[in-house]
Amino acid sequence: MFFASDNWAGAHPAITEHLAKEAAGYASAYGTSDLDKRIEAEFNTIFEREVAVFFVATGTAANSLALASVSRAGGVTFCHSDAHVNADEGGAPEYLANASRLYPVEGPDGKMDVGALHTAVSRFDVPSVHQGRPMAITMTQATEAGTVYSLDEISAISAIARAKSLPLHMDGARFANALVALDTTPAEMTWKRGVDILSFGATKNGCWCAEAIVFFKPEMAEEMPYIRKRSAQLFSKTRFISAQLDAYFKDGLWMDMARHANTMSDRLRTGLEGSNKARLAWNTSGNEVFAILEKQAAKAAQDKGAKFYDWLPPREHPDMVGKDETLIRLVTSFATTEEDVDRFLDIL
Ligand SMILES: Cc1ncc(COP(=O)(O)O)c(C=O)c1O
Ligand SMILES: C[C@H](O)[C@H](N)C(=O)O
Repeated sequence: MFFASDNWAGAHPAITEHLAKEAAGYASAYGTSDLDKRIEAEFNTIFEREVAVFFVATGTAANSLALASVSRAGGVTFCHSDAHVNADEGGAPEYLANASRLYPVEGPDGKMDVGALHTAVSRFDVPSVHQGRPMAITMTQATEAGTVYSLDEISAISAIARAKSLPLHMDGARFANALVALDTTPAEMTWKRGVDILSFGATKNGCWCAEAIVFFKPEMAEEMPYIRKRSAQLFSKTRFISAQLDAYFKDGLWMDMARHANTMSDRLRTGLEGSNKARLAWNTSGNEVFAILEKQAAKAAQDKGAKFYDWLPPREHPDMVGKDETLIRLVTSFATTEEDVDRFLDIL
């Protein structure tokens, strides 16, 4: 019953087997092998347009270097207050994006309120060296709250980015889970809705260490080779990322894994709704579930081996958890089984 994070899940056997196979023999290094080039080209097919792709080690690196590629002196990036870049990356985005700053924007269910975002960006309409200047907007899809922006919500955010001449970045650490939740395509959920740069996450969805920065306008990526090298994110043996992604995309494995993870979360959501010792804290649609349990029930689950994180209530609902209750996050993955879910629910 491992629900702490999809980061706890290992790598899918098909990915480890392919990695082992591609590890044999020699291949040119630093992203120049045939396999590297084939997988980069695969991204053009997946996104239905020519893109520029840069493999990096972590989601934090993907986010930070994506913002570094559009950084400017006095730059300010607008994000949700609970965005990973703001809450969980230890200052990496600010540090790697040349001391640019993050400007938190509030909104329910982990999603920036469009009106609040417009108000925030508009505060910078009058140039001021003192307060700095806008440089980007970043959104997380699926969000840190387990929700997803609808296609129209993405369009509404990109409309602000366009109106303010700002690039729009998407943190896609759980990109595949969001695609499944919306039942849409990679192109429809990104560039067709005005997204300029994507952190394409695969690590949490069955890979060992495979993240990519995807530029939908390749001309925006001119600085990225130098930014990546300067940040020590250019793998000498890049084929070890390419090999993972090769297996990841083969026969749609990536979508199958995300679909399974989301289905296991659906099973959790249904079971929690039927429990008299727990309730859903808010509705989610990806592979993350947030539940409020009686403290005794949470302890009983942990005593029987369940692993999950306690979670802070959202700013807009600070009092949603009763004194004898606890809010927890449950994350499912490709490795989660129906038995894992049912054993957890049986405890409640
Ligand atoms: C939404 C989101 N973005 C980015 C990251 C960063 O990934 P990493 O921990 O690999 O740096 C995470 C981590 O799980 C995440 O949940
Ligand atoms: C929250 C933590 O940093 C990690 N992104 C996770 O989702 O488990």
